[in-house]
Amino acid sequence: MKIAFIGGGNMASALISGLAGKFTAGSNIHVVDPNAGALDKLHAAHGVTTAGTVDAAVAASDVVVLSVKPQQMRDVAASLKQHLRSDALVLSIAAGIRGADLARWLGGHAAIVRTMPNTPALIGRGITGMVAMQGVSDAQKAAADAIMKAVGETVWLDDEAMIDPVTGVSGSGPAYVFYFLEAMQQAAVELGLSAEQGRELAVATFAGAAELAKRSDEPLSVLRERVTSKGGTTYAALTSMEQSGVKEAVVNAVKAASARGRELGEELGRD
Ligand SMILES: NC(=O)C1=CN([C@@H]2O[C@H](COP(=O)(O)OP(=O)(O)OC[C@H]3O[C@@H](n4cnc5c(N)ncnc54)[C@H](O)[C@@H]3O)[C@@H](O)[C@H]2O)C=CC1
Ligand SMILES: O=C(O)[C@@H]1CCC=N1
Repeated sequence: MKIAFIGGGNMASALISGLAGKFTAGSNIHVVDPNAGALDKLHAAHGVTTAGTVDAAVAASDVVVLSVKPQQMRDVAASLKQHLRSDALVLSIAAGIRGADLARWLGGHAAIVRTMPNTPALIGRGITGMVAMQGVSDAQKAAADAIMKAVGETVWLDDEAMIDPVTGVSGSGPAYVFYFLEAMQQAAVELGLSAEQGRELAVATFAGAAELAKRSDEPLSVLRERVTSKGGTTYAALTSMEQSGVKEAVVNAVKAASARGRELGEELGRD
């Protein structure tokens, strides 16, 4: 399977790192990006072929992954249109951009799967929300699933509108985790531990707790309660969080990301 990426930035690099040499040879992956430095790095790391603009290698690809910023998608689609094989599967990873708009910009191309991956794909631990537009064959759907499963888990959605909530939870989610880790590290330092110790303790705690939750069937609240002795230290921390409105702030933040995804689609889809 020949896969072309249009856009070789952060998210594309994470996907390529997970795919090259595992799902397919690096030489089966072609990356188009005007940024020569980014292309050199990807070529050196994974042996992918590269180009500064859409070329014959894109036209020869079975799958074309659109991995530019949402704001660049319309122009990129216009430049891609005449090179795209009619039976090629287009995978969009862009936040917001609606399948119908993309299909129109691509001159009525039918086989489009919208996806929302996340950066832990870099280490094969991503999770991708996916929705197939009408016109995607079962074989293409299976190919899209296999590509994203090569870098983690996949969750298929029936309703395209649900890709915005997925963006809010898991697409943007790694940033919330890093933000929380930064806060835990800061607290560790303020309490006298070193920055390295704070990072090690916070990261191991997050990873361990997340893995515990993943392996457990119990409600998250039960896992939380098991750490929380009456009148103890965790209770003091959670009471402080409740008083500061941490849960509400997190819920609002995820909703803000989801709303921004919907808004981007509306904004950028307008003619
Ligand atoms: N970074 C993340 O965690 C996630 C990003 N996404 C989506 O992935 C897409 C890319 O985001 P990032 O990788 O973070 O951005 P980025 O800015 O790192 O990468 C975009 C790349 O596109 C290139 N580019 C610009 N114009 C181009 C053109 N005409 N043809 C080819 N390449 C061109 C840029 O040089 C850059 O390397 C966005 O649509 C975003 O919504 C989705 C899920 C997670
Ligand atoms: O911040 C963004 O818009 C992209 C989409 C999900 C993660 N990063």
